[in-house]
Amino acid sequence: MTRDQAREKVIFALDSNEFAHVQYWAETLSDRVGMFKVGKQLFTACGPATVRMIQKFGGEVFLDLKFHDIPNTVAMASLEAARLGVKLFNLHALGGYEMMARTVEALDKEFKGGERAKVLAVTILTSSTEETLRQVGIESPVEEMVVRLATLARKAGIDGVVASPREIPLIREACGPDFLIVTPGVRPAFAALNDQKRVMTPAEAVRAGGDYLVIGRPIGDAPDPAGAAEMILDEIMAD
Ligand SMILES: O=c1ccn([C@@H]2O[C@H](COP(=O)(O)O)[C@@H](O)[C@H]2O)c(=O)[nH]1
Repeated sequence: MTRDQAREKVIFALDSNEFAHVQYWAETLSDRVGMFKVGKQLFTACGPATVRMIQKFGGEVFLDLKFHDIPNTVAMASLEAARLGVKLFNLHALGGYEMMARTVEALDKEFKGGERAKVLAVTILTSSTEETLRQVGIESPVEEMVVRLATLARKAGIDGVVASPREIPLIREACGPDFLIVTPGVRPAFAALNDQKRVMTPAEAVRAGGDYLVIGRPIGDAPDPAGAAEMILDEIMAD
């Protein structure tokens, strides 16, 4: 794999509440990662201006707000996300079929078959374990739930899922080669696990067939974020 191909796969999670900090990351990392993820912390603190700032640097954005609400509310919020010109955004598959199908219908009506943001369904968070599921009354194993939610999302017309890299083979088998799989829960050997539970290394996640890897703290918390990003690219290329 070339360096550019490896770079395209990496999405850096801009998890901060400071616009200036994020601007610095966007400048120093834009030739080392393929996309920037704007999540709940940054969007709540600094708003859509962050998306525009990244776009001004020529960067592409994954808006990770994980919508989960009644179908109409999620469909309308999704339209606003897509109107920001982001490349990816997401909702929770646990919101159910109607919520996902209404969202896809609203997007298709607005963009009339033209290019639009891809919408991803979050399956089971990478910080969750079987115990987490039991606490909320779900007795099925994590892998079974992930495949069930991915299949439901695909049936509703969703473009892909967010899942742990560990579940990539099962999702591919159930949903086919064109269904996007975006994987947080990626930890290079040099980084701490933090609150992530279902993890793989960057090279393993790429080898398993992930389309994009979301990586935050292993880069952002490193003493030299640009150097950490380079080490991740080297690992992916060497595999
Ligand atoms: O299942 C999920 C869904 C989303 N995330 C998000 O990805 C990043 C991961 O950051 P790290 O610092 O690399 O752990 C973070 O913004 C999460 O909100 C996830 O981790 N798992």
